[in-house]
Amino acid sequence: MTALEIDSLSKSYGELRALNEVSFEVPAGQIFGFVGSNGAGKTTTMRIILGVLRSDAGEVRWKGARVDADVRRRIGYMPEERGLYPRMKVGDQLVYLARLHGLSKERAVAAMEQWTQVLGVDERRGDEVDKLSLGNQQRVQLASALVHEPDILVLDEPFSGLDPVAVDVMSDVLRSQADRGVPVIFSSHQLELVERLSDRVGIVARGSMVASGPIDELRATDTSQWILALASATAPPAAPPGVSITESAPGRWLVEADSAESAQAVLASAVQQGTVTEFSPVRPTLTDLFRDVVNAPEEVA
Ligand SMILES: Nc1ncnc2c1ncn2[C@@H]1O[C@H](COP(=O)(O)OP(=O)(O)OP(=O)(O)O)[C@@H](O)[C@H]1O
Repeated sequence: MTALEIDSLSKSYGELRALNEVSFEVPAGQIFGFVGSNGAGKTTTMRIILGVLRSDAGEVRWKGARVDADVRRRIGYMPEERGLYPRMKVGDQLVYLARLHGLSKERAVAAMEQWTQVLGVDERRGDEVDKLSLGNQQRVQLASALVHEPDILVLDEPFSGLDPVAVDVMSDVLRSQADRGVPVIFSSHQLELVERLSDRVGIVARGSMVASGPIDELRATDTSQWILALASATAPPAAPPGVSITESAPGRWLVEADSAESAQAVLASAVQQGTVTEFSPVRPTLTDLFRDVVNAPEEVA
């Protein structure tokens, strides 16, 4: 299978069980958004994938085989504690890192030029990293994860502290990497961004994966609420038994129904009355799902 598979990872730090049989998979070409409260276990999981930390149990597989040192050299990693040499020039540093991963001098220079340009830091190639603003250091950090043409991308909070333009640039880069077949994992606390960008999402709470899968599937719960909008903002249809209809904005009503059939009956009456411009189920956002699972009482073992 062409996927990065995280299979039943467990890890304790002394008495603290930081990960408890965490499993998920990221198919090649997809973006996986990894979310969870502070201390939930995201960084620990990512460090185990990269091999800078050993798990107590479980394994990580790429294309069906256990990830070894060769595969790990092909991972592009953006650590949470940023890892650039502060006194080295941006361009020299990126070429050096690309060469460490085995690129020839020419390819390393070409990759450095390409990524500094794409990420908007080409004019800073001759500057030492610690002379850059934090956002620009972050762009260079992403460039350092990309210069060696990785097969897998693992990015720990790549969006934190970025301005909206940089968020767009970084989002485009992640999407284009996925489009060339790379599985991309990133963690973030910006849930709207995660919802927008990810193909799949995993929510980790207290070291356990509490929900994971394609974002549309996670949001597709049985709903009891629908939005009804009419072209001419007249009165909505009368509510049949078991249904309440309340105006949420001019021309828009929230329909709460005890069954899908009674909601459909409201729609049928609305169509007879005028032009319906929208009738859609109200789905929970990722933020709603996150609050539900993170606030859920801890399971008793
Ligand atoms: N080296 C360590 N020694 C002891 N405990 C650790 C160590 N690293 C992490 N922990 C603990 O393991 C748990 C998981 O931490 P981790 O950094 O993986 O969480 P996270 O989800 O990345 O959090 P955040 O969103 O705050 O970055 C936390 O309780 C943390 O305090």
